[in-house]
Amino acid sequence: MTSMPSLPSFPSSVRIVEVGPRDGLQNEKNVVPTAERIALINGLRQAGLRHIEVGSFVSPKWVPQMADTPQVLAALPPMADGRYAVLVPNERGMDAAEACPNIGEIAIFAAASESFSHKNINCSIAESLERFAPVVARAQANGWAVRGYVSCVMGCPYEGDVPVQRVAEVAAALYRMGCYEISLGDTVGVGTPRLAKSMIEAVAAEVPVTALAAHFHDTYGQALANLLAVLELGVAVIDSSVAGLGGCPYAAGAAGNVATEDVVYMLHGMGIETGLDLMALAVVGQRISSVVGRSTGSKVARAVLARGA
Ligand SMILES: CC(C)(COP(=O)([O-])OP(=O)([O-])OC[C@H]1O[C@@H](n2cnc3c(N)ncnc32)[C@H](O)[C@@H]1OP(=O)([O-])[O-])[C@@H](O)C(=O)NCCC(=O)NCCSC(=O)C[C@@](C)(O)CC(=O)[O-]
Repeated sequence: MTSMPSLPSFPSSVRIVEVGPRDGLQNEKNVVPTAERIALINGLRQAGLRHIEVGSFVSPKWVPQMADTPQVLAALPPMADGRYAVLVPNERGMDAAEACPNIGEIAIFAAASESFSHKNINCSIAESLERFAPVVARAQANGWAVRGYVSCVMGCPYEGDVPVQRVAEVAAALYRMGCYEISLGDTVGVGTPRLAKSMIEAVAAEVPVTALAAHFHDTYGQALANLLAVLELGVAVIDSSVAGLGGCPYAAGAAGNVATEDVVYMLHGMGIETGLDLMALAVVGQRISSVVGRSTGSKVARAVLARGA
């Protein structure tokens, strides 16, 4: 008699980290007006999001789209039951962040590929880790949570394949440095489910799986499949962008993050809680898509808006 394979188990709830206002808008050709970025964040909050990446303190010469992050933070209502997060690459960025209100979390961002590290932050992986150490110490002194990103976890736009062991090493270094959570970025969206699983297994040997987040871009349409694969391994934090906004300025051709609406539809359909209002998200996504001059990148949003329910 053949036995049936056991059914995978999934988390009962997932925390969504909304990265559209940062990861999404940093890649728009035209700088989105500050008032629209603020309206986007407020709309996301009203749709239930409690963990929103709102901007970055990087060089305005490199990423002009994020230059108004101080004005955005100053205009946001405090979020007592959640937090706004910003990217901070170095102490110069930390100086600017410390002058702003409303920050609950910073994210430092490294890569598993040397070439990408140079293109993105103009230094080697080892140098980036040295630069992050004082940034983490200052954030902790401020009482801010610190999240760590690893880019290129399933492939690099300049080097191609990236060994999963390399991803695990960089993730472990960020975790040891004091990051409470490591977000694993498939920056160019090239991964497929088996690779996603082996990448998570390699990282989980160094960092508890409960401290891992999946940050998958959808360039090749694989993001939902990859998310399903890593949910099976116990990953319960997903980064996504409303309307699938975004890309990476240093990864040509990279599409946006997986759309928040698509993730929420899949999770709710599987009985996994998110605390988010799908229709409200779709409306927010439609508005920001019209601001950036294109239609939403979320198939789910298109469907629910067409159905009007
Ligand atoms: C990292 C730096 C700043 C190094 O930039 P650099 O040019 O190497 O820095 P530097 O120390 O040589 O300084 C040069 C000039 O930049 C200024 N500067 C130096 N630092 C800052 C700062 N923080 N804010 C504002 N200005 C800064 C500094 O003051 C100086 O000004 P000058 O004297 O020439 O007038 C630069 O390379 C940069 O801004 N890169 C952009 C990084 C970025 O935002 N990338 C996109 C986000 S990462 C991502 O999207 C991936 C992720 C996280 O989503 C995960 C995934 O999907 O994989």
